[in-house]
Amino acid sequence: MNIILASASPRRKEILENTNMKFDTIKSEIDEVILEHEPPKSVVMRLAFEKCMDIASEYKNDLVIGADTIVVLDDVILGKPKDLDEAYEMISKLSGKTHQVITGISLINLVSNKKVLDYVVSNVKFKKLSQEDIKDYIQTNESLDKAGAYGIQGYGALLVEEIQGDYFNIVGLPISRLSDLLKGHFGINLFYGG
Ligand SMILES: Cc1cn([C@H]2C[C@H](O)[C@@H](COP(=O)(O)OP(=O)(O)OP(=O)(O)O)O2)c(=O)[nH]c1=O
Repeated sequence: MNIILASASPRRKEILENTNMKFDTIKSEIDEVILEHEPPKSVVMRLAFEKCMDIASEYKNDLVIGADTIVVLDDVILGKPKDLDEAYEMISKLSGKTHQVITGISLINLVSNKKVLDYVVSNVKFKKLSQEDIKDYIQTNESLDKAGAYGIQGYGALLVEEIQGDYFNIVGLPISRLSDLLKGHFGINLFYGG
């Protein structure tokens, strides 16, 4: 069974490449729409599932992995900022507070009709940031393709006071949970490259 990561995210690819598993990457073209009043956990699992199904419906024999990451501050979902002004606004809101980073994961193999959905939550506390700190961060240009307008794997690390939970979940792929799901549902052991 071939394995496909249904993602255009270079971070997700890199995290999975750190294991021995052989896989291909194919980008899903779904529209990532967030419905009004939809609970955050439902959002990430639904979007991960939609990305996964988009690819699985063409590659029915393969095992497809999809993921979706959002940032949640006081029950409000922050996706990717549309421009640098919105990025500035998002980082200002996150300053001095704790937010959740939630990643949904979906695993689908249509031939065996197996569909697995799960999510992982990490807590991230930001330092109290000055306007200058936020400006300095925005000019690094790493905000735009990231939920919550920051990347903890880059300069975003300098904004963080404390994290609770899986670091890799924040970067976009909770590899430890994914390993459990692959083993439990598909008999794939990442220690041995599948
Ligand atoms: C909070 C945070 C998010 N992110 C990224 C992870 C995700 O790539 C992105 C959230 O967008 P997603 O829509 O989850 O993923 P994507 O559009 O990058 O890739 P694809 O849908 O093709 O799989 O934010 C970081 O890289 N670092 C961080 O610290």
